[in-house]
Amino acid sequence: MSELIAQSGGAAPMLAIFTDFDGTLVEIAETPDAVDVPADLADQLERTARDFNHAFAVITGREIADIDRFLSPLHLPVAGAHGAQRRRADGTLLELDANISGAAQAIADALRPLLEEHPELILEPKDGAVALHFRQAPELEEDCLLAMQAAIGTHPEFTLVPGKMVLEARPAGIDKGSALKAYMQEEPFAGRTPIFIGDDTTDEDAFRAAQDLGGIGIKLGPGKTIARMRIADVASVYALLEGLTQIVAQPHATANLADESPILADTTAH
Ligand SMILES: O=P(O)(O)OC[C@H]1O[C@H](O[C@H]2O[C@H](CO)[C@@H](O)[C@H](O)[C@H]2O)[C@H](O)[C@@H](O)[C@@H]1O
Repeated sequence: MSELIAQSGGAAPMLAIFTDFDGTLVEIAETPDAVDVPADLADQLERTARDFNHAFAVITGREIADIDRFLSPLHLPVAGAHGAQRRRADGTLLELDANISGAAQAIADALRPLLEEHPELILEPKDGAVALHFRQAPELEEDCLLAMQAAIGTHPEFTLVPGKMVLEARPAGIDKGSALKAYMQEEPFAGRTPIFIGDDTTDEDAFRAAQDLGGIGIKLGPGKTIARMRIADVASVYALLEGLTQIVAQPHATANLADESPILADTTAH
C-alpha cells in the first residue's frame, strides 16, 4: 500500500475496490445458505462505497440475487456466477447469452442423478454457472469430479473450476479477472487503481487483472498465490476497508498507517 502511495506522489491514491464474498466478506459456513452475515456489514460496505465515489464492487461465484439478499437493502455493483452475470455501477444488468443459460441448466440437470444417489451433496444451479458442493461428504470428491467432467463434456463452452469443497462449471473465457477489467472500463471505476481482495483459487484471475492494471491483489489466508499482498482473515478485511477509507480522508495519517499496519503482509515474505 505504501508503494501505491509513493506512486501517487505521497497523496492518497484514487482506488477502485473489488472484493470476493464467501471467505472474504463472510466466513465460510457448512452450506451456502448458512453464512452468517454480520448485521452491520451492509452499512460498512455502503460507507466504503461512498468514500470511494462508489468505485466498489463485489466479484463473486454467487448469483447477484444472493449478494443482494445477504446485503439487503444495499444494491452494489456485482459480478455474479464468476463474471457470467454483471450489474454495472449505474444499476444496469448485462444480459446473459441464452445459450450460456441453457447450457448451465443442462449441466445442472445432468448432475441431478448423482444428487438423488447422494442427498448429502448440494447442487447450486445458477444462471450461467453450476456449483456442486461436497463439504458434507468429502469422500465423494472424486465422484463429483467424474460427474462434473461428464456433465461439462458435451458443453465445451464451459470449463471446470475447483473451489473450497466445491466444483464449479463456468463459461470458458469468463472469469473474475474479465469482470474486474470490464468494470475498470466504466464509471466510476475508470482511471482508478484497482485493489482486489479474495481467498480462493478462482480469485487468482482477479488478482492478476488488478495487478496488470497497476493495482494490487490481496490474498486472504495461506496458499500459493499470484497476489502481491496477503491478509490474515475476514476480520482483517473489515479493518482494512475501514483503513482504506481513512486513506482517502486523511492522506498523511494514512501513509503512516499503511507503513506500520500489521494488517497486510507482502506475499514474497511467506
Ligand atoms: O467467489 P465467492 O464469493 O468466494 O463464492 C465462491 C462460492 O462460494 C459459495 O460456496 C462456498 O461458500 C459456502 C458458504 O460458506 C461453503 O459452504 C462452500 O463449501 C464454499 O465452496 C457459494 O455457494 C458458491 O456459489 C460460490 O461460487
